[in-house]
Parts: sequence; structure tokens; C-alpha cells
Amino acid sequence: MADVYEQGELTPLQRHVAFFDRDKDGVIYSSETYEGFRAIGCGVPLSAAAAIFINGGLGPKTIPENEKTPPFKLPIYVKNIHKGKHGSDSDVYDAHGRFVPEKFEKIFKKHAHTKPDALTGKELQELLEANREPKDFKGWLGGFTEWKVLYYVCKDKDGFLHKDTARAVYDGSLW
Ligand code: HEM
Repeated sequence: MADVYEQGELTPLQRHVAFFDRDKDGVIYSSETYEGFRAIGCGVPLSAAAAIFINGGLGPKTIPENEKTPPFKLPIYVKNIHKGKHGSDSDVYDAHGRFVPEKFEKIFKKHAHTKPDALTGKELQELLEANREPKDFKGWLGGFTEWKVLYYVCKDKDGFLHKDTARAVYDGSLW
């Protein structure tokens, strides 16, 4: 068991990713991201793409100084996951990976037009567009992927993404 799990409470963002640290050694290798996506029911192509893009994109930002790691395994360090934050997000996680309730409520106040506690696919698109910072193409892609995958995996049969589900993603209890 890695230090990060033994040194007090995890931040909500650390809890968000801990499920994917399959062996709880504090490092999420691309093979573990792949396994985690498969475990929540995603198919082979999406799981493989997630493993390459999430670990390839996020991993380098999280590697501690002087740490020697096999780069081809694309490690993500759970203790530094807050460094993986990108622009054009909802700011529900702050710079330390803590949960900011007001920002979370704002998502639904501003964009949940059809039902107060859920988002349709169109409303989700509106959220993504509202979050976009100019020319932040990496951030756009990050936000797009996170929210679209969530919608794809968790929407109900009528196409609604429920507030409780989104809340559970942020606190890491959904999986
Ligand atoms: C099916 C799997 C996953 C889904 C559906 C998902 C979804 C989300 C959502 C909706 C957000 C909030 C974005 C915002 O506030 O605008 C988020 C944030 C984040 N996720 Fe995930 N995520 C998944 C897996 C992962 C994995 C495997 C990692 C890395 C190991 C990861 C790292 C992050 C990070 C670093 C953030 C913070 C981004 C920011 O606030 O700028 N996620 N994710």
C-alpha cells in the first residue's frame, strides 16, 4: 500500500482516480486505466484510447522530481493528481483537488433547463461551451472527453445525466 493512502484523508480528486489504481501502489499505469475502464463496462476501443490519452496527457505532469519511472508505462502519480488539472474545466475541483460546492451547484443552476437535477446531452454541450477558455485546445479536449464519457456511461434511458451521479464522480464514490 502506497504512502498516499496512508497519510490521512485523500482529496476528492485523489478519490476520483483511486479506483483506477488497481494495485493501490499510488501509481496508475496505462494498463490500470485500461483495466479500470473495462471494469466499469467500457469497450476495448474506448478503454484503450483512454489508457493512451489520459496517461499520456496527464501522467508527465504528475511525476515527482527525480523520480525514475519506465516512461513507456505512462505512470500517473495519485499524490500529484491535482497537477493534472487543465483549463476550460468547471472549477469544481480547486487547485489542490478539493471539492467546491458552489461551483458544482452553478453547473445545474445555469445549465439544467429541462429538469433542475439533471442535464440533457444538449445542456451538457452548453456547459462545455460555457467552460471554454479562448484557444485552450488541450483544455477543451480534456473537458469534452471527461463529460462526454461520463454522459455516455451514466445517462439514464431518457438521456438525462443526474446531479447525484455527477456529484458521485466528483467525490469518487461512483466507482
Ligand atoms: C470513466 C472514467 C472517468 C470519467 C467519466 C471522468 C470524468 C470526469 C469529470 C466529469 C470531471 C470534471 C471536469 C470538470 O470539472 O469540468 C473529471 C475531472 C478530472 N478527472 Fe476524471 N474521469 C474519469 C477517469 C479519470 C482518470 C482515469 C483520471 C486519471 C487517472 C482522471 C483524472 C481527472 C482529473 C485530473 C480531473 C480534474 C480536471 C480539472 O478539474 O481540470 N479521470 N473527470
